[in-house]
Amino acid sequence: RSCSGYVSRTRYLMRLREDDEACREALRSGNFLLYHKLAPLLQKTNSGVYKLACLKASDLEHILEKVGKDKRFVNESFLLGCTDKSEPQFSLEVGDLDRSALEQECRGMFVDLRKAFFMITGLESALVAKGQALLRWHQTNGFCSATGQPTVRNQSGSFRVCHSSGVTYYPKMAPVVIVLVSDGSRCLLARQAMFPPGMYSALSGFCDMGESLEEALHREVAEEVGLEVENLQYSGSQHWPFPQSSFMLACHATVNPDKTQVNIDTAELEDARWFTFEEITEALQKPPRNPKGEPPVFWVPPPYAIANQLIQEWANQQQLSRK
Ligand SMILES: NC(=O)c1ccc[n+]([C@@H]2O[C@H](COP(=O)([O-])OP(=O)(O)OC[C@H]3O[C@@H](n4cnc5c(N)ncnc54)[C@H](O)[C@@H]3O)[C@@H](O)[C@H]2O)c1
Ligand SMILES: [Mg+2]
Repeated sequence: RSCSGYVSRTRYLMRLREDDEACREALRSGNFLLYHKLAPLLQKTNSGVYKLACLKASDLEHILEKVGKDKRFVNESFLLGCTDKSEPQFSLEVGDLDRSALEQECRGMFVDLRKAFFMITGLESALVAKGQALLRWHQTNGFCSATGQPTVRNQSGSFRVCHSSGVTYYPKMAPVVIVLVSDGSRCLLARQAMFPPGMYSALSGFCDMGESLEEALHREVAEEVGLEVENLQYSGSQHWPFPQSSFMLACHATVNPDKTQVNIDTAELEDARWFTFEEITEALQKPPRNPKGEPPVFWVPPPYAIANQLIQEWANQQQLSRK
């Protein structure tokens, strides 16, 4: 991407976040992601695959008119970002409108986000997750926690303010550490009882108040599997919409190969075990699975999850060291 293009888009978005009038104006040239009770709208393309629906302002107004809704309803959208061509992108919750009428008008369907993730591309999944997260935050932050009075959003939705207490609330994410532990030749994966059958993932946990990334990571591994890790290596981060907005911070870590005996916290984990390079490579080659009705063979989270990135990186590293 060209640097100046990126900077000018960023400055443009900054202005839209801060200037209500500019943001209302931008709605007119915007692209809209629709959600029905937080389920995003997907549309089937000519080639038969699903894509995230991005409606133009004029199309959205037309659709609203068809289902009997005033076009000023568009003002309830929240700003998400902008495309490479500086077209602003918004999310809009249409849960009060008739679902099947909308689906018909839009020639699409509202799909639960977890299912939608299996149907769309990686770039789209980050955008659709952000859109849902922002809607959810606004839906659950309508009142000031100090005074109980209603909070009022700015036009872009980048904050809500209580005029009675003067407190400004900003959308929140909860920091979560996720770590792939290696003993040099195997890696440690675990599953919670609520995971889809057969899926194992890297160890994870919410950061406690006041903790550093490193502290949270050491603590989570000790709590969940009774091991002490060393050689922490940062890999990357990701916003994760389930069950609410988490900010996933992903790392690699190692344990002493003589101290690999796991001692599982059964309240949190159903199982945790060491997997060989061969088991991991095989699992990575399987297509991402839609959990329902699948037989419980070992599989790993799909590419849109940062756990997959950690596992992939570990496998690449192993491959190099085995040459
Ligand atoms: N994207 C990925 O690849 C990936 C992989 C694994 C986990 N995750 C996500 O990481 C998150 C945390 O993982 P975990 O379940 O192992 O966490 P965890 O090990 O901290 O255990 C969850 C428990 O922590 C407590 N908790 C503390 N702070 C909390 C908070 N802010 N919100 C909710 N619960 C809180 C609750 O009692 C909850 O039951 C989950 O939301 C999960 O979806 C994402
Ligand atoms: Mg955990």
